[in-house]
Amino acid sequence: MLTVETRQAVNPEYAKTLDTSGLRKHFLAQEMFKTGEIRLIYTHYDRFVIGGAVPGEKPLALDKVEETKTPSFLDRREMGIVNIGETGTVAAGGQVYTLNRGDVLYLGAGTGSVTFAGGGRFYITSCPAHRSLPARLITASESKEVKMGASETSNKRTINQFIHPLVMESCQLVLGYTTLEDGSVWNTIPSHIHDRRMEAYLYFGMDEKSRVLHLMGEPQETRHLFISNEEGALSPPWSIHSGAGIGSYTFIWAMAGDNVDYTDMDFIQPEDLK
Ligand SMILES: O=C(O)C(=O)C[C@H](O)C(=O)CO
Ligand SMILES: [Zn+2]
Repeated sequence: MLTVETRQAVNPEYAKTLDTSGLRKHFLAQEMFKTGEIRLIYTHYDRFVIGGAVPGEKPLALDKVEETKTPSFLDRREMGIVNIGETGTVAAGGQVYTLNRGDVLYLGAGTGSVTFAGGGRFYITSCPAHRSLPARLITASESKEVKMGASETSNKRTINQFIHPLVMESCQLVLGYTTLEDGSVWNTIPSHIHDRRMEAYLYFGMDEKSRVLHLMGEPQETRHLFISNEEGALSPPWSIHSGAGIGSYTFIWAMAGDNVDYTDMDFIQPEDLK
């Protein structure tokens, strides 16, 4: 079963006026992972799609998606898949890829139908692509590891970059995940924006009762979302995206837009946030 929800782009002037339920309706991504289903959210931020595929007993095929009006979803798109569950397989372009927890699969434009199977909980990200690039399975040891932050500022963390120019070529997609060190709570502090690219977060690896306090909004008009395990946050190009966890967590960040330069960020120091 495939379901697709569309999210229109929200401008910052309107976002300022939203109450808690309005903010959650537009920017929080919930219930993406349901056994036996593929659930996608089609956003109008750079036409970025996020979602989940949880095959369980039966394989799940992703092919035609009405929203793109193309014969197959990946005809003019690329895709990044992260397995956040047990070992599973993804069959695409005549190959079968085995993904362990934390592995990432890149699929280029023109791949055709994609079939998910096994014990995986597959997080899907996709954006338009202007040319076809080869598929690549990237394990954690093949990712580029970057250490950031410090215990004194409670933001010591490891950033694993997978779909990233230093690891492999993509058209627009940039993707990886960030893990907080024990005792550190803050991700993406100092905060930043990048008007050239949108971004989406998926928080996972959290206890059921734990929450991340996710910060969003323009730097001088911040808002927050309380986020549970396996929920996501959509970050428009004008929004910061930072968070503090009540318990431990990892989050997948994925972006699309004008460039694939991970370091293209306009930083905002904590004293300048409002
Ligand atoms: O912890 C961090 O810092 C991040 O993971 C930052 C994200 O990767 C990001 O916002 C990239 O633009
Ligand atoms: Zn960012």
